[in-house]
Amino acid sequence: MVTPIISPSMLSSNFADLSNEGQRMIDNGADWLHMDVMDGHFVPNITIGAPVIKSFKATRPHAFLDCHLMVSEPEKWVDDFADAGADMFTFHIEASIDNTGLLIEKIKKAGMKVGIAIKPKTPVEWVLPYADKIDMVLVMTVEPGFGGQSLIESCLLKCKTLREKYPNLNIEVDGGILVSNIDQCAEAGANVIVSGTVIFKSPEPAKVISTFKESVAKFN
Ligand SMILES: O=C(CO)[C@H](O)[C@H](O)COP(=O)(O)O
Repeated sequence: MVTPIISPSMLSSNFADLSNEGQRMIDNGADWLHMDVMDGHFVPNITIGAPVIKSFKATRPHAFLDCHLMVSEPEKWVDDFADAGADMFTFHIEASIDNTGLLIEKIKKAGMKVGIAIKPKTPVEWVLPYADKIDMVLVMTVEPGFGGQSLIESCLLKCKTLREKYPNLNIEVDGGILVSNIDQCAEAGANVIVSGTVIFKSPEPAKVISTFKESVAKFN
């Protein structure tokens, strides 16, 4: 049994007004806020780092910050993100293949929840040895780096495998999630939904968020 969690991707927000944009999402029913951290090396784009997370948290202390680190050497940033007030630290297994176990322990010790993300071409088997030691697996449904891409349907098979093996695990999907494909994601076992373009562009974000939540509740 898992809880539906909607985590709007702040990548699609107006960065000049990040704090108010985050509050607007919470007022519209968001459970978490998804903070996309990109370093221009692991992915071909640069966004925000720990100082922005820290400023955000200072203005919105009750917001749950679901930080997705699309960075090389994620272990370098654990202390900074813990100090900044990150609630979830999700790193990519492709960037931590030699030290995954140690990194999980380091994140836990720093007081954050732990997520592991996998890119579309990474087999789900890579994450299985760690799935019962962490709080969430993030199955990327687009190549990380940019919002507004189309969902790669084959990635949902990974959600199916994970849900069959781990009925209580948080499984997050991120990239190209729409009202028209949310049922497919939820049926595959995803319960944490990241969506940027669709929620931020909608004149009625509360409606989109509640549609996503109802779909997850229907299938999980
Ligand atoms: O991690 C991301 C890109 O790397 C974004 O969170 C993701 O693409 C969500 O945006 P959209 O809903 O527009 O696809």
